[in-house]
Amino acid sequence: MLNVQSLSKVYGKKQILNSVTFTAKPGEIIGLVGENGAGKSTMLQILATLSQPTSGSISLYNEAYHKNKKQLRKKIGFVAQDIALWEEFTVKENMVFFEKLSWKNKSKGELRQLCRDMKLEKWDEAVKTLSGGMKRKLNLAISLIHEPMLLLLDEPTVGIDLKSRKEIGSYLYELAKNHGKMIIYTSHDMDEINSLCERIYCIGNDPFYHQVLQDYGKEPIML
Ligand SMILES: Nc1ncnc2c1ncn2[C@@H]1O[C@H](COP(=O)(O)OP(=O)(O)OP(=O)(O)O)[C@@H](O)[C@H]1O
Repeated sequence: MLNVQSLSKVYGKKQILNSVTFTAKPGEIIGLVGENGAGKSTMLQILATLSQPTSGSISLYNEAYHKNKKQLRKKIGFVAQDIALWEEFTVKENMVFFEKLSWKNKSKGELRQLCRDMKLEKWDEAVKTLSGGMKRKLNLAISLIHEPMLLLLDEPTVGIDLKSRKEIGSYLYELAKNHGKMIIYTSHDMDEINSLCERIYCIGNDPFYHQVLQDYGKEPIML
């Protein structure tokens, strides 16, 4: 269970998140939408323990964020908007490198299967030769190596082709439903977010998104 209570973030004089409260349960996929600059990435960075909230509290499975970040990080997977890979290394070398940094031992076969699950078949090819979408798939595969309970995905499918998006969507759905993962997902693609997420939160109290969510038959939850 993820419990976010009265979370606020201020940059200088600018209030980005204003007393945000929500919970997520195992098996849930939550969508985060909002206009550019609304604070979606800021929220995910805080949930990933990479940024400090100005006020408020967060706990994951009853562990408070301010107490033991190191332990908490083992339970969290984060795919940031920016791709972070070793360009000169092959897909395999990247997977092996990040496996060494993770807290789980994985065989090469398991690492390769993770790439296959993300529809990435370029095991022995250098990352610099991959397309943007393929690099995103590799980023996603890396985020899953340590089997996180909470998966935070910041626009993870930008540039990924439609067929792979659907397949990755099904894979994430299965991770949530059959393995009890909590997934928080940001995207500007409403169709994608609508098909994947049972609950959609909108950051920033923008009437446009209120209407969009209603048009999609979703209860507008404004954070
Ligand atoms: N380190 C920082 N210092 C100051 N302001 C920041 C910092 N990081 C983000 N911001 C500001 O916080 C606001 C929210 O940014 P954020 O990246 O969270 O928005 P977003 O909803 O993810 O946008 P997008 O849809 O464009 O990705 C923006 O106004 C941004 O300029």
